[in-house]
Amino acid sequence: MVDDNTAVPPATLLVMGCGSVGAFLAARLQAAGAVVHCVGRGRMLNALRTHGLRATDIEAAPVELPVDSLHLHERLPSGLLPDLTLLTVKCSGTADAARALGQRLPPGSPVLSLQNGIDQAAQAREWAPRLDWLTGMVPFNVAELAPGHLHRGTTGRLAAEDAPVLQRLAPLFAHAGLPLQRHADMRPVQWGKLLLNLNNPVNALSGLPLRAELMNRGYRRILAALQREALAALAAAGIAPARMTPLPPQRLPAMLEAPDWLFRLLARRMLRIDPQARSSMADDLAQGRRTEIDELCGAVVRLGREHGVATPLNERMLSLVGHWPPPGEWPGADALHQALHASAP
Ligand SMILES: NC(=O)C1=CN([C@@H]2O[C@H](COP(=O)(O)OP(=O)(O)OC[C@H]3O[C@@H](n4cnc5c(N)ncnc54)[C@H](OP(=O)(O)O)[C@@H]3O)[C@@H](O)[C@H]2O)C=CC1
Ligand SMILES: CC(C)(CO)C(=O)C(=O)O
Repeated sequence: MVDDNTAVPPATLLVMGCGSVGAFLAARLQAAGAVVHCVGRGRMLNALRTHGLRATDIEAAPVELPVDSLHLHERLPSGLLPDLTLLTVKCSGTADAARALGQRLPPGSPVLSLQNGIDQAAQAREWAPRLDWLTGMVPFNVAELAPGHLHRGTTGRLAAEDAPVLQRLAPLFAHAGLPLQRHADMRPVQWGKLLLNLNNPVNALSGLPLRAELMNRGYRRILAALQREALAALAAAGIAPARMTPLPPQRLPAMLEAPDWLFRLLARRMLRIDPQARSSMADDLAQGRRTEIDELCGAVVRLGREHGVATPLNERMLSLVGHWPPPGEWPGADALHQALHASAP
């Protein structure tokens, strides 16, 4: 792991997929001195064109960028030569975005995938093999609080695989309040993050903000059970997931199962969550978009199958998301527990 904090280099960046994460990062990086081009679409692009870009933070000063300071595009413009592209589309958009980047960027251009899941950079490489695909990870939550207003509601440091371009740009990210932890091998980091992301479907099906959901022992027990299956599959595969919280990954399920008073004590740092923050999957369900359940629970199921470990609850979660009562009718943690166990294959 390497950190930098020296002079900020001049840089042109491209954000491919200007949604919650993309717009938040764009705001902070532009405020730190980079020229940032954003490719987006639909609602978010209209919001930015109308209101400008506002990024607020659980721990840093807000950034306000007026409309005329933004470089917004509906399509990837030709002739752009970014020092680095950030891929921040949902996993369902990886193929289209990678194809577009492959058509417009010069061979060898570095693209950092900041998506959840395990293999988005590898998938993107299949569509655009001549680009230099890098794996990254966003540990914190970003929510859209109002049109054009993105808010980071939890803490944590960006991580990425070590590469010369990221060494050069590390001071920019540090200056933007987004220090980059660089790793020789991102796989343990991605699996460490995925263990936490198993909460995404639980959160989405709870209908609650993250903090309220995590303060409910019933939901925590469900998350713990999903994590136990993933940890068994990881152990069988010989993968040691990286530590993303003060506790080692193997001890997370027991902590989650603790009574509320003890959990509150043990998870003090984990619970530094803005009361409004929700998982990115809750946003997907709310907006009727395809979720990333296959990239999360599906990845656990596939790993389990490869190594002979049963993962029935993750498998059941794959089909429950999408077949759960609509928002406003969520039946609570006990019903979710029963639904997961009743017909676990
Ligand atoms: N939100 C969060 O707190 C976190 C998210 N992540 C991960 O980061 C990734 C991005 O998440 P998030 O920012 O929430 O996602 P969003 O859906 O908010 O943002 C993605 C944006 O990209 C747009 N888009 C998709 N394809 C294209 C394209 N080809 N050209 C232009 N724009 C495109 C989408 O438009 P449209 O909506 O029309 O499809 C959307 O506005 C996901 O993998 C997520 O799991 C990781 C950590 C935290
Ligand atoms: C930050 C976290 C774990 C929860 O918000 C996330 O990755 C997501 O929402 O997708």
